[in-house]
Amino acid sequence: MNIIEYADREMLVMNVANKLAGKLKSALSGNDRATLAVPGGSTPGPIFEMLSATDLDWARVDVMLTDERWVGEDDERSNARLVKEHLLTGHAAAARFIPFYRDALTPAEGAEQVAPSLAAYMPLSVALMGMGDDMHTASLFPGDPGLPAALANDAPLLCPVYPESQSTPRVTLPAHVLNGALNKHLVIFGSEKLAALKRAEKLSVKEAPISALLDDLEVYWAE
Ligand SMILES: O=C1O[C@H](COP(=O)(O)O)[C@@H](O)[C@H](O)[C@H]1O
Repeated sequence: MNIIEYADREMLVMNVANKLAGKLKSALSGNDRATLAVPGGSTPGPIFEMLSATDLDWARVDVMLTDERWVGEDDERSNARLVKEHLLTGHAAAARFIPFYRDALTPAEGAEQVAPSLAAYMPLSVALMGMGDDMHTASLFPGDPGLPAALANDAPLLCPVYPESQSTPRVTLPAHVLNGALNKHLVIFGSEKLAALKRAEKLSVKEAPISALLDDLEVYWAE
């Protein structure tokens, strides 16, 4: 992995949004469409807002999440809600969003229904990921009984997980899909996360799921 440190969060947000836009533009220059996978959580909102103001051919961009909490968009925990409010606005309103949540289905049923349709969007052109203090990324959580299945190379393109540490079950892109992205980026804020990321290099994937994704990973950090 390559860690790029920024003087402050504003600088990071501006630079990362520009970088992602550049990667999307070059993906679109050689292909009809490009796929962008983005995280949920508390970190990416400002990057989404900056990116949404970028003038690129968003009508040819497919946007999906790296993972989703199994709740409807009326719930504040919904990652789809975050993306719709902060990314799919301005120029980026023209992008196509691929939702994972299916009302009235369980996460396992929903993942089984959605997974085959995701093949049309592979490989991801650009994957932006976040990471928790516990070294989870997407919804690959340490110690989760569903983790080994989501780490398998033959995992379906969307996996249900039921992390005990979380308030909702979730679905997640598996490690092989994230690793298959043509560009892999991780954004983290704060010293604790930076220390956790460095610790992850020496830990097992079960203890630190982010460690499954470190090859060719561009990491952006600011305090
Ligand atoms: O639950 C989640 O957590 C991670 C990290 O979120 P953050 O709030 O610490 O930025 C996020 O990347 C993932 O997509 C999300 O569902």
